[in-house]
This record gives sequence, structure tokens and C-alpha cells, in this order.
Amino acid sequence: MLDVAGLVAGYGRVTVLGGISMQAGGFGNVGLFGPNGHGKTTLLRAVSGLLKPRGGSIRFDGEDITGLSPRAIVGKGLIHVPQGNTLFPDLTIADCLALGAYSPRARPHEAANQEKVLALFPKLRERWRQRVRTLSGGERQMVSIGTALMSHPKLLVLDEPTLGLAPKIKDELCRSVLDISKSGVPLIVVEQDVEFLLELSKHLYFINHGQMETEIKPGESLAHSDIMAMYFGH
Ligand SMILES: Nc1ncnc2c1ncn2[C@@H]1O[C@H](COP(=O)(O)OP(=O)(O)OP(=O)(O)O)[C@@H](O)[C@H]1O
Repeated sequence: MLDVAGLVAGYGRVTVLGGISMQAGGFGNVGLFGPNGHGKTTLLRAVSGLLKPRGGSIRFDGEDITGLSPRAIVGKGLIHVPQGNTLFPDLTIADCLALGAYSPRARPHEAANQEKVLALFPKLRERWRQRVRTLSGGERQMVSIGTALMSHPKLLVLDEPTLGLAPKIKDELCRSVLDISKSGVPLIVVEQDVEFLLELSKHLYFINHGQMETEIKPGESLAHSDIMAMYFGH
């Protein structure tokens, strides 16, 4: 479904991704992990149109989407939940979810998707008219993912969805992400918690220095010692 080939991207004079390639979506979930600052977020931003690629190509659902605007890419069903708190603070939960359904392909599914989101995150129903700025970190993350689901994703991209959450809330959110996957939405997830990634996906990529250094395909095993070696060397 997503085919990234030889992608080059960076900021100013710095090249972060030096010709990175990956496939996702057509065969289940994909997990991305690797050291901080080595290009995972940059890859996701380039894929969703937030950063203009300098080279290479991105194909989604058989179409070339390289260099398209984020709006056009959302319209095709590739939905990215960025890292951290990117919601408008003065909107209510109801406003955020309505905003998620703005695209013409999402609008006909608005009512059904809203039910799905509220079944997944019942807390959001309790706080329906509460403003984002008054929500906890975990609740904001639920709103972010819920807003993305309102966009009726064909492929959902989550950048470190559990970052900074307390262990109990993190476990709840991981269960919800697994439920989204079981509902049939393929995912690309960046996470430092490799055990969670392995539960979610049998297809992992290790990103190091802007390259796909290691690909772990379904059927290949990954021991704790392998992960340590990837991060720290042998
Ligand atoms: N807007 C920007 N302007 C300039 N440099 C940037 C910008 N965003 C990221 N970078 C740099 O690009 C490099 C890759 O950052 P990126 O956020 O893609 O890494 P990451 O692997 O996602 O890290 P983390 O796991 O900490 O989120 C870093 O050196 C970072 O400082």
C-alpha cells in the first residue's frame, strides 16, 4: 500500500534521510524503532507531506504522492498522528473529532467513525465538551488518535503514541492501538518500546543514521540481545 523508495529529506543544509526505502500497509502493521534523532519523525513527516522530499519517491495505493500537500495526502486516506501535543488547545473534544472528518472521503463515515472512537475511548464521551487545554496527556493522545480515526484512514501512522505517559495509561493506550489494528486499519508505529512493537507487528525496521539499517521480516525472530546490539553494537 505504501512504497517509499530512495527517499532523501532534511532541513536546511542538513540531510537527515540519505535514500531510505520501506514498504508498509499491504501485509499488516509495520514498526519503526531506533536511536533518538536518527530520522524516524523526518521519515513520517516526508511521507505525510509535512516535509518536501529532496529525492526518491513515495507511492500510496498505486499512486505517486511524492511532494503532494498534507491536505491532498489526508484526502487519500494516509493519516499521520504526529509526536507530542499538536491539538488546538481551545477546541473541545467534540470540535476536534468533527475537524478530523473534514475531508470529502471521511464525511460520509462521520457518524460510524465517531461511534468507533467513543467505543475505543469511552473517556472522551464523558468529557465531550471539555477543552483540550484542560485534558491530561493521556486524554490528549486519545483525542489525537480519535481525530485521526475520524479521517477514515486507509493507513494510520502513529509517531511515539505512548511518549511521556505513566505506565498504567501507557498500557491502556497500547491496548487501544492493538484494538485499532484488530478492527482492520493497518498501522505504521514509531515506538521505543520494542516489546509493544513486536506484539503489534511482525515487520520491523531499525532506523540508524537516516538509513534502514535492519529489516526484521515476519517469521524472523528478534531476541533482547539483538535489540541491544542494534542500539549499542556488539
Ligand atoms: N525542523 C527541523 N529543523 C532542523 N533540524 C531538524 C528539524 N527537525 C528535526 N531536525 C533534526 O533532524 C534529525 C532527525 O530528527 P528526527 O526527529 O527525525 O529523529 P527521530 O529519530 O524521530 O528522533 P526521536 O526518537 O527523538 O523522535 C535530528 O538531528 C534533528 O535535530
